[in-house]
Amino acid sequence: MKENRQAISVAEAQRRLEPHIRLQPSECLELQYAYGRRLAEDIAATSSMPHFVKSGMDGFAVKAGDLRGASFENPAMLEVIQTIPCGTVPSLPVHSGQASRIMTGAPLPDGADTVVMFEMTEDCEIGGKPFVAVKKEVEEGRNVSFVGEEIQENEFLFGTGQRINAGQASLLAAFGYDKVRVFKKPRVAIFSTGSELLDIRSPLQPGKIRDSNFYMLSSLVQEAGGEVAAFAMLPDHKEQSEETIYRAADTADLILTTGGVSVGDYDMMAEIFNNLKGTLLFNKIAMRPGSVTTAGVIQSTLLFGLSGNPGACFVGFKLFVLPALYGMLGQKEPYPRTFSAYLKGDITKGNAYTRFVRGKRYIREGLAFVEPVGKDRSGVSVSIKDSDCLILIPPGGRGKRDGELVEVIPVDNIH
Ligand SMILES: Nc1nc2c(c(=O)[nH]1)N[C@H]1C(S)=C(S)[C@@H](COP(=O)(O)OP(=O)(O)OC[C@H]3O[C@@H](n4cnc5c(N)ncnc54)[C@H](O)[C@@H]3O)O[C@H]1N2
Ligand code: MOO
Ligand SMILES: [Mg+2]
Repeated sequence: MKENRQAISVAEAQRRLEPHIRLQPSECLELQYAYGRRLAEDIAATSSMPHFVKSGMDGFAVKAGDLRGASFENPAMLEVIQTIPCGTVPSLPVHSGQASRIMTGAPLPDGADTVVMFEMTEDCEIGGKPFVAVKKEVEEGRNVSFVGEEIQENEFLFGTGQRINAGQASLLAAFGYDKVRVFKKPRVAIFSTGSELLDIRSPLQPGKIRDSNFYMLSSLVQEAGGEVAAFAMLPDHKEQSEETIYRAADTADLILTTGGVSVGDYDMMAEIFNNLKGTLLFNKIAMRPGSVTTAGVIQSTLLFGLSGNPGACFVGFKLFVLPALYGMLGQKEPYPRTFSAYLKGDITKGNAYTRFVRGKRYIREGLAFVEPVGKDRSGVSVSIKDSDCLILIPPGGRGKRDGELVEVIPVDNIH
């Protein structure tokens, strides 16, 4: 009987999912096409960075000792023996009383230990030879980058599961990783269920709505690093839908359905889960919205039955599907992390279940605040686009009041 479902906590539901989250197979990609993907290998530095002693400024490579006592009135006079452009190797060592013009990023010549910026010097000539007047003392090592200052050769850089963002791409390139091994995108099959659903191209008809959850879920899947491998709208017809869903398990890495998981007469997903040829993990969670979020496993493929109500579908995805996808992509701690913020306004509606209220976060005078975006009902779609976080309201009690600290989960729809 679907009415007798056992509600479990969010944490317990996540715990039950864990053993069924399997790592994706991997593939090799050119770094250029690997943005946003997750590494399927550990990466170490193939050399020290920098791998030669280099200048950090355009100026003169000198021995700091030669500048001792230098001042505006009494500058140190050094003979300029060479110019060192970037990408070359200096031909002469710098001896005491000498300097070399050097460009930012060029290798420091032997004997030099310091670079004086051009702005602190004046070019001159003594006996027909080029000299430089340095008008200030500079401490040894100034404007010089030493070998391994950033990273030592063989140092660990990134572990499996690390997302390749701009900073990672830069280092991978610097260390010559032209190709990287990344996890294959999870192939996700999405089925929208309900006889009220119209194709996006259809004009509205009485009693019917366009299927918007598919496009929401497809966006969320892609945002999470997956790809949509199959899609169908399924009418509330159990046998036919069951067959389509089971067939998807042959090819998809993850299956999502939306709608039909509650207790309505035509909620056929609930029926399918009740008689699942596989393992039912949970079918009721002590949370709002999304209390009817259901999950199971068929042929070792995770199957999520998300609510049809858009707000509940969204929360179910963020709390359970997203961590599953992240886990499949090797992320070590895939579950959403919370931060604390001061609540702006009251959320007084109590509930026996944990509530996840759509909110918008902002910083004021260095403090984090969060404000409900309003229109928070499970069936309301219009406020999802306005929210960038979920405000967690613990069960029981009297809700939370203006100025109280609340826990917040970022969901980043906007930024
Ligand atoms: N007697 C009870 N009724 C309901 C309960 C309950 O506990 N007892 N729970 C309510 C809650 S809370 C939720 S959430 C919904 C869950 O409903 P289902 O998951 O079974 O979804 P449906 O009945 O199929 O549809 C609900 C709602 O969402 C619209 N919908 C469905 N699919 C889509 C789609 N792809 N795109 C846009 N909108 C969609 C659908 O038309 C309905 O309006 O149950 C409550 N009822
Ligand atoms: O299960 Mo409903 O999604 O609580 O709003
Ligand atoms: Mg229903």
